[in-house]
Amino acid sequence: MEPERMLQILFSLEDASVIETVVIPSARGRTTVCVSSQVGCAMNCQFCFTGRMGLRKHLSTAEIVEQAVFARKLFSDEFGTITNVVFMGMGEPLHNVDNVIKASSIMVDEQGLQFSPRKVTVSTSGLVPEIKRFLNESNCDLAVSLNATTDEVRDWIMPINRRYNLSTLLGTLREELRLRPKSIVLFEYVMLAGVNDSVDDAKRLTELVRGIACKINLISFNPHSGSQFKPTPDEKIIEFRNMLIQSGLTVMVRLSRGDDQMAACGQLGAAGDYQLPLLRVPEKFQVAL
Ligand SMILES: C[S@@+](CC[C@H](N)C(=O)[O-])C[C@H]1O[C@@H](n2cnc3c(N)ncnc32)[C@H](O)[C@@H]1O
Ligand code: SF4
Repeated sequence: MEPERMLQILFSLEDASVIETVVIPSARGRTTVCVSSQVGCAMNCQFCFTGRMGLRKHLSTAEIVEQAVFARKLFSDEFGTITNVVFMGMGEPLHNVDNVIKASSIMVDEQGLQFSPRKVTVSTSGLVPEIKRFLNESNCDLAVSLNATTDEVRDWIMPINRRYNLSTLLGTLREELRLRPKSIVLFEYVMLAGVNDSVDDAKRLTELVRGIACKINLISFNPHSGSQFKPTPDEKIIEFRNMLIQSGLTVMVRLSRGDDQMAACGQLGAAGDYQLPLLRVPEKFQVAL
């Protein structure tokens, strides 16, 4: 029997902070555990609930690995084995790069959790020096959250772009992957209505990733109280996907799951007393009241 919805595990750490791990069953016999790498996150992406919290702390290697170990113990009997690990829970994994590289190598080690390196994916918002380090030191897969096709929009919705802009990020990936012909990067692209989902965005996205061995994952935006964005309607996501496919890209679509229980991507965490600021909306996206 397969559960119909994702399962959320809350871990209480020694200092009483709480992290969240999500187990995501799928119809094709794949069960993915989504692990956290930090309590909160410093990156302040404007669409992400965890980003509203600010960074509370980095998780240790053991605290990261334990999430996968526990999920395996808890769910294997009932729902079949955990097949995949994604570092897509709370936090920016490459901001905690030492512990994340160690944790991912334990996950794929023969003496460790014995996952295939192709089944362990570390997702980043785009910390360029750490991306280079990860690609050099880890044999696990890399995902990059792109989420915009112009620096104007990415500077706003993902402030890390002010340090490493689209050209630097994509130029680095193009160079690094050229040295590793077997590697493929997964680009995640959260569809935000009226912000990054136009026909021009689809055309620009095709150009931006040209020459990079990649797959694109279009993600339906999970709304939450800390955000001013709206999800792109499903029909429009499909049109966007079709445009990308027509230009020769490999595209997957992840429609929303678990958003009603605040357990989906970008909905993890608790805002607390202190929150990072919302940033200035670029002029062309400002709506007159
Ligand atoms: C929560 S992040 C964690 C990993 C890493 N910090 C990153 O940004 O790639 C995992 C994915 O969730 C996406 N995400 C964040 N907030 C979201 C939301 N409200 N709805 C859907 N996806 C969201 C991000 O763009 C990213 O691709
Ligand atoms: S999307 Fe990733 S990097 Fe951005 S705030 Fe959320 S967890 Fe941090």
